[in-house]
Amino acid sequence: MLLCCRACRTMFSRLWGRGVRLLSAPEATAATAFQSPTPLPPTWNPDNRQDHTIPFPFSGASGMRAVMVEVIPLNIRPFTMAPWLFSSSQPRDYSLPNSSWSSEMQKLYEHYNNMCEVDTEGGNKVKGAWRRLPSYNSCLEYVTGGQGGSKVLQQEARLFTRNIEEQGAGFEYVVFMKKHEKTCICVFQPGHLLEGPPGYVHGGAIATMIDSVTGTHATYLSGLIMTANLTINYRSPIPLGSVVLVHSSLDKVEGRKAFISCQVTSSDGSKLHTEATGLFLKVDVRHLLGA
Ligand SMILES: CCCCCCCCCCCCCC(=O)SCCNC(=O)CCNC(=O)[C@H](O)C(C)(C)COP(=O)(O)OP(=O)(O)OC[C@H]1O[C@@H](n2cnc3c(N)ncnc32)[C@H](O)[C@@H]1OP(=O)(O)O
Repeated sequence: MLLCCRACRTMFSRLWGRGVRLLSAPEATAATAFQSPTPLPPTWNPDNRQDHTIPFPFSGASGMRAVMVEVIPLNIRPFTMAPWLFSSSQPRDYSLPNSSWSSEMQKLYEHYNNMCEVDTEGGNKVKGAWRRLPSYNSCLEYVTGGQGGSKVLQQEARLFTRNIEEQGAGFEYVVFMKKHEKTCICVFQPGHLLEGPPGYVHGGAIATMIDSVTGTHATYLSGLIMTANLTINYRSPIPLGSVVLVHSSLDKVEGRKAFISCQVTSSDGSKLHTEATGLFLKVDVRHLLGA
């Protein structure tokens, strides 16, 4: 990475002190070859941080004040990559239980969580068919472009579904993904700020959840995606404060396209609330930059 502008320097300053360290001069020499002098940890997650090394030589020869930084690729996927790298404080994982969750929501959470892969004390993983997807209110402070063309880090940007601070008032949800990434399930408890018809959830809020769950699913499948098409049929209203399941399943992948189906049902699966199909297109990051 060439630290050539304010945005780059801001990003690097946020990396500093967060599992990143400067190298000694001999170590830094290795950076000119753009190679990692220290082995990567086998896995990484925000709850179990380990030091990562970023070579940091100054490019003094040219007299430029720019700095070359090699960012070591982490063994994780885009968008789960490390929200804390871009954030000024330890992020909250919104997909963990909080006091606003009803006993039914908690029970369903435990049901799926008990089927997830877990780390044992010996460092081994116990196999489970599911994994819980963490969820942050700022998965990246996106570098934006488009018509506005500001192309700066939008530090104030927040994920739409995670920007209501009052617990239980908005979108309370947790997404689990089944191994092999063909299926996701979301346990969703819509709060009182999502009202549409009296006592029921707004259709736009339902669409938001469908887009979020299927979009997250597509992101895990394909990396950076955009929703190209979402077709929704509302079959029966969803009471505010109830707990519903959002089922997302991959129909097919054709090149850059992922076709995903979705059903929103009551928590016992007996009642169909909403059906949807979505088309997600894998995009290059330059698409978001408006290039
Ligand atoms: C890791 C987990 C963490 C997750 C964190 C995030 C959580 C939250 C997740 C929230 C997620 C929220 C996510 C959001 O909310 S994303 C926000 C809502 N979506 C948008 O704003 C997208 C706006 N549209 C575009 O940017 C472009 O049009 C896209 C990128 C979609 C395509 O432009 P691009 O220039 O790239 O492609 P192309 O035009 O050459 O077309 C290529 C092919 O695709 C076919 N096609 C295109 N459009 C449609 C269509 N509408 N129906 C049917 N087909 C369509 C087309 O015919 C062609 O087919 P073929 O001729 O090749 O066969």
